Amino acid sequence: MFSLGAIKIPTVAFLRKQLNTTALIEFGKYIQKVFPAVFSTEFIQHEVVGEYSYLFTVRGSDPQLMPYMLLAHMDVVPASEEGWKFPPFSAEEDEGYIYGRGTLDNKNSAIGILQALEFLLRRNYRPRRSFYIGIGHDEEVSGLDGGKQIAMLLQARGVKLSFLLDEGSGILDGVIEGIKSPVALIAVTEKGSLTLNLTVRSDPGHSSAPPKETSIGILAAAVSRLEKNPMPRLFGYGPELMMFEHLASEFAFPLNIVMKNLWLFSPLVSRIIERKPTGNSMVRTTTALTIFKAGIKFNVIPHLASAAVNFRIHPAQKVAEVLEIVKDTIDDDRVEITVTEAFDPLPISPWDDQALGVQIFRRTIMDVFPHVSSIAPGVCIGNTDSRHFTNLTDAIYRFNPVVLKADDVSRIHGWNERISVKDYEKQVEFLFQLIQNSDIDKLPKPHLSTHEL
Ligand SMILES: CCCCCCCC/C=C\CCCCCCCC(=O)N[C@@H](Cc1ccc(O)cc1)C(=O)O
Ligand SMILES: [Zn+2]
Ligand SMILES: [Zn+2]
Repeated sequence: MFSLGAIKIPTVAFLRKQLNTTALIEFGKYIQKVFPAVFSTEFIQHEVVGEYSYLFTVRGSDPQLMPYMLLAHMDVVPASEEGWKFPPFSAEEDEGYIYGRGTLDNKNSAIGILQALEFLLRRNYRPRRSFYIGIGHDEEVSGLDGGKQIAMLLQARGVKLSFLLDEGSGILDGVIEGIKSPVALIAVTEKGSLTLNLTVRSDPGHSSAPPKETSIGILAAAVSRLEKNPMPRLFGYGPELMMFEHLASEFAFPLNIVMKNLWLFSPLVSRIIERKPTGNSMVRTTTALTIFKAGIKFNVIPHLASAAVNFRIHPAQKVAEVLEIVKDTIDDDRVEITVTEAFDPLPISPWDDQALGVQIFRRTIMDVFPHVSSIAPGVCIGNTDSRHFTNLTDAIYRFNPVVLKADDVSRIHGWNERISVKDYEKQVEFLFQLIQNSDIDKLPKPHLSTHEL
């Protein structure tokens, strides 16, 4: 059963350095209380990193096996009081669902990992393979003080990981148009990000004698040009090609043939999937106008107008290319462009018979979710703390073992975030199995499962 108390603690992250630190401290105390075995077992070391994040080192019995890592976070995005069926920090149960901010993102993983380990410890299980658990406290505001500090600490200790598992994708049921059965998408990369600040300055003055163009008008035209001219379609040039090829047989005729031949049909397919926001995010670098500020009084022409635009960069593109396109599209020297934050798409993790993590996830998914009909590599459309761990391993995977239906995706960061009691129990079962399945030292011989037939 979900530790409902965890949902009731409002560990909200507003901005970097604007965190509810009282709640973060309470969360730390809470996990110590509900997972006594995790905190008292002799072969598990726990450390507080960056003041509020937690790093657990679970020392396995066989030091020859390369360790792995499970990552999650305790902080949540803010939630408005209105718009929810139940208050976001009430952890109310209704018709088999627990409602609350963090039930999907990402207290389900933070608590689920510790719960699975607690169960194993109570059964006197001692893992053979060592592993680390990282529970970040500021993932929602970039992870620089939590996740990144954990990564730097491990790096300073010379740790190398065989694989790392974080949030960022899931088991999609009815989310991809044309696929009826649930499919597990394990993201092998995540999109890059570029945030720009656009500023226009013009002479202030009386609204009764306005100039032909104002700072507001110039800026509005610039951001409108960005919105009206989306970035080029790149569908088929990144790992989404692999994803759709893996999923091809899930589509009914004739779409299955189309998906198997994306070398020919990708222009057509991209025009279809770009119609929905999640599909669009697979096709291109997305453009989101997120902040617009100007003016102080109705009869004063403002001197300054500014806006923020956030681009999520397709795996086949780089920050520099996006910036060039932006400059060409705005094409107006009066608009000052400054970069607030920028990073390229993350490296693509291995997806083959030799990839230990993939084989372990595959086996565990088949054990725990037998109704899942395909397991495919995907792309995480947002960013996660895992991006800070690239110096520790090239095998970074983003997968939350939870079934997401079409309307669940918008609950993440939205209203009425919820998880069913059954789905949470499945998540714990997955983690419970995953830890045990990771104790193999050699990969099983590849074989064709019914999932691939
Ligand atoms: C063809 C259709 C395919 C549709 C695929 C849709 C899958 C949706 C499944 C799951 C939802 C994805 C959730 C992404 C997790 C993103 C986590 C997040 O919100 N991160 C923030 C904050 C952040 C974190 C770390 C950073 O380094 C930077 C920012 C974000 O803004 O990305
Ligand atoms: Zn998250
Ligand atoms: Zn989030």
